[in-house]
Amino acid sequence: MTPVTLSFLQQCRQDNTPFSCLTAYDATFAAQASAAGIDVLLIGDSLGMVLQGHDSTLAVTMDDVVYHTKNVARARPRSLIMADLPFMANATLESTLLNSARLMQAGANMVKIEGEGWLADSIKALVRRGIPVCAHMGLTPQSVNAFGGYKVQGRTSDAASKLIEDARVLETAGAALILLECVPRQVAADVREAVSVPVIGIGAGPEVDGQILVMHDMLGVSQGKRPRFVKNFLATEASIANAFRAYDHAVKTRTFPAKEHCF
Ligand SMILES: Nc1nc(=O)c2c([nH]1)NC[C@@H]1CN(c3ccc(C(=O)N[C@@H](CCC(=O)O)C(=O)O)cc3)CN21
Ligand SMILES: CC(C)C(=O)C(=O)O
Ligand SMILES: [Mg+2]
Repeated sequence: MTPVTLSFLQQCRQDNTPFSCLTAYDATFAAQASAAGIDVLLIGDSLGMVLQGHDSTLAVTMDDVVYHTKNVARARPRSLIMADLPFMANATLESTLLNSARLMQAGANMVKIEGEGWLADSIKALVRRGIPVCAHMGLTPQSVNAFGGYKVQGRTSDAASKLIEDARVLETAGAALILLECVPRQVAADVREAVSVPVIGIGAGPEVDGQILVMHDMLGVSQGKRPRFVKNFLATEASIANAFRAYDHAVKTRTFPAKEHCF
């Protein structure tokens, strides 16, 4: 049971063998997902929606993410543990550093931050202090009010070029991973081509290195409108453990995402 490391994910990219990621918020599901082969567990601020019942992620606090990160870490999963910096936890460089430290002390192996090119200074400061960073780009849900809804990003050629340029900037700043949410599959493929770090996608098509979904979505238990990129893996399986294995297998054989899940 060798633990998943960033160098393993880098090797996946080099070998062109996709890896699987899933959100996790507690010890029980984290243990199940890890045993099913899921490589990365994200304590996502999506917990504000699927656990707390909010209609956005903005109400989630540092205490919330710390609490759930501790619960996931107690499962001692084989998976790499990544935790989201919630809304405004990166209001200043100092708060970015101190809040990221709290996530690492709660048991995370790395942090994820939403943003664009302007994240470079924060990423540099974190990486200098030994905290690996995933840069979450494209549809960044903490900016839902600025976007005017959960809309596909990078649709115009200007927006696509900016995304590619900013991904390069954040890689140079030291980002270990890039996560792209809700972008046209060709834009995701172009971003992946432009950088050398592994790229994780959600609603970003199959031409990336890793896939991620919110656990409740892939078990078909989320409330409300289901985004296009979601697939219910429990619908055809007899147990949650089997649904996790089916998702892991589908990602690793590139049978998920299919055309109908892409923009
Ligand atoms: N349960 C859950 N699943 C998620 O994937 C998720 C969360 N919560 N909370 C945080 C964000 C919000 N996310 C969302 C929510 C809705 C869409 C959505 O409905 N998108 C439209 C795109 C419309 C367009 O511009 O074409 C879609 O049809 O999928 C996308 C991402 C992703 N994240
Ligand atoms: C959807 C993923 C990428 C996320 O950021 C979350 O679950 O909060
Ligand atoms: Mg998030």
